[in-house]
Amino acid sequence: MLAPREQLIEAARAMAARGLSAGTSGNVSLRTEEGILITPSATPYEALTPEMIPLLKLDGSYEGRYRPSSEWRFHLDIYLARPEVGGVVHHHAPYTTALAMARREIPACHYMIARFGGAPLRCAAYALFGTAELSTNVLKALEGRTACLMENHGGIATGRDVNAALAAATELEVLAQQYTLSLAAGGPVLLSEAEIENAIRQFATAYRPNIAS
Ligand SMILES: C[C@H](O)[C@@H](O)[C@@H](O)C(=O)COP(=O)(O)O
Repeated sequence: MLAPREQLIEAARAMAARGLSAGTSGNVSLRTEEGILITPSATPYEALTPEMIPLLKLDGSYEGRYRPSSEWRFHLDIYLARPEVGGVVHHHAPYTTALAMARREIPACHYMIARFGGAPLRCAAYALFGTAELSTNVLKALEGRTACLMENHGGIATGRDVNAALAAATELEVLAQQYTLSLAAGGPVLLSEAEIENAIRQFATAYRPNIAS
């Protein structure tokens, strides 16, 4: 089992390796008993070492030599509002960001949207990066959901831990890609609310991984 700072670095590098974020775009965090470990701002993921990871306190202050991600506010606000969340991933992945640029939410186009708590996956109203206003808009878009898009920006996914958040961020990009392709194929036929509810129930009762992640 990796130490939390190593887990964070591994998740951030995996995000980049999966093509979910180019350069230093995106950020990753995880919850610990002492506070929130979050990737430092504008720092290449391959250069990260455990000592470079700041510890963000619940009052917004931080410990460490490196400044936390410019998006620390929405990471912190998500943890404060959602006690079940243990990891948050924000990315500028191509299809997620293309939909966010078009200011489109993702509707009930595939039952896998049930994995995020239901449909639609909303697109948070635009606000400047790094602001409290963006954080407010993100929390609103995340109501009842584990992921959302952000207008003219990118996507956010949450999970019980950082690996679950990374898996959700990857699934978000896949769903965004499938939805975009279906638009080009004539547009998706949307599932009903009842069909999405059934899928949520099926995931909760009849779908279990064989191997614990
Ligand atoms: C300006 C940044 O790209 C910002 O938009 C942020 O969302 C991002 O993706 C990376 O910022 P940090 O390096 O500060 O985490």
